[in-house]
Amino acid sequence: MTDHPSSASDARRAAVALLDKVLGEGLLLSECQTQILERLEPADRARAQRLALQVLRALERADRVLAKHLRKPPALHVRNALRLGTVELCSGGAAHGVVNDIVNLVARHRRHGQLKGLVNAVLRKVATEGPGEWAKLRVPRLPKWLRAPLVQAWGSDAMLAIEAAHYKGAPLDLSAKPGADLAALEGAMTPTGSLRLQEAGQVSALPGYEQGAWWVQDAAAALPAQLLNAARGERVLDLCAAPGGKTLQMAASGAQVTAVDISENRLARLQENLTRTGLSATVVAGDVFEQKGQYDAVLLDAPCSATGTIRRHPDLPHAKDGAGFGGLIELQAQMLAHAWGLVRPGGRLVYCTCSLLPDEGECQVEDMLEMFPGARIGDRLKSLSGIDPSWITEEGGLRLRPDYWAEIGGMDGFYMAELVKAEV
Ligand SMILES: C[S@@+](CC[C@H](N)C(=O)[O-])C[C@H]1O[C@@H](n2cnc3c(N)ncnc32)[C@H](O)[C@@H]1O
Repeated sequence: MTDHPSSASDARRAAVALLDKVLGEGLLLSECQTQILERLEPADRARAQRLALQVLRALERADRVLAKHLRKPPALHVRNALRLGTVELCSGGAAHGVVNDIVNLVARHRRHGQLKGLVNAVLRKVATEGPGEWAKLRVPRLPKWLRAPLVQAWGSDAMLAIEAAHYKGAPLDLSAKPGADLAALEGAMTPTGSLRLQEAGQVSALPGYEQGAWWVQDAAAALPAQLLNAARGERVLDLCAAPGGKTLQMAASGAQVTAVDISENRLARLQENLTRTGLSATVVAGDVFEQKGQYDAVLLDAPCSATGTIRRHPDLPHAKDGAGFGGLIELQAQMLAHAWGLVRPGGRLVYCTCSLLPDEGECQVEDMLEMFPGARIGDRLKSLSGIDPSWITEEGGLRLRPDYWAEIGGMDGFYMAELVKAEV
């Protein structure tokens, strides 16, 4: 691809700024990208994001290649510029353009400008030796703080397969309105009924976007609403609903959905999604713990570590260190207990999290079944199509991992369970 030179440089500069925030300040891309990318043209914005994601996925490999050419690691900003250059050069980037741009980027830096000679020398070596070494390097591993509990939960072989899935990234999955014509989209149906596009490009330019025929939702994330199976006319409470993928699914099935979330910003996206798709739900800005009443069905998609989404969010393991996870686990247990009180006798609740940690999934449901004798696991899971029986857990939930469906592009890590309340 040929670019206007300044446009490629702007994207690279922004990508390094994003890396500085994630790797230096522990921010997630979602917490810093609006500010850094706002002045870029849409195409450069997309390119900067793509580059930052590519570097974060390949960070360990880039550092291994660079270690051979550096006596000691330079300041973080320079290291991030070198990492970007290395990843681009080792994935087929044209040496001249990449090296020039990265050298200029460092040269213009107030404090690190004097390191431009070093950057030039290192990247020229990487340009000749790096691409050959790259493919021989191991698939990047998760940092220890996250790897250790995941190895304990799923074993070493599964861990390697999960890391391979993280490194590959994710295809684009769509959930469609019933009866929507998807023929113009070049995709294939997953076994569970999502439409999967391997090379999607700009989402808003895809056929059917304007008409609201579909919405973006990972195939795994589409399963909790399938498990709840809301029927036309049922009163359904969607707790922690924004940006609303599951709300849309349940509204599309004709249920009367009340969608609750504490974040006004995220609810604005939910409202946009409802408007674009022409679906309706009652939208409530509020806290789970303030909700009252009795519903036929409740879906609780609790806030969690989001460790199941690393394929699409490779910033997470680098920005976080697990410090807040204990508080999240406590919050999930409290939310689950409150949500259970909102289910009418004979009604049902689906609990789910996009986490790979059993403490946020299997363990929550085991504790819940012990604490509430009127709760039992429902039967619906057995009739969902495309589910491998080995994904069903001891307590009766569904465990999904990024290494499942490896041959068609994986899926997000997720946990979900259907709990049915006894009639009184
Ligand atoms: C996993 S996300 C939900 C994703 C959503 N269900 C979907 O399918 O698009 C978790 C959500 O919980 C919300 N949240 C966190 N604490 C909350 C609380 N105390 N009350 C209500 N919502 C809360 C967050 O704002 C966030 O949108």
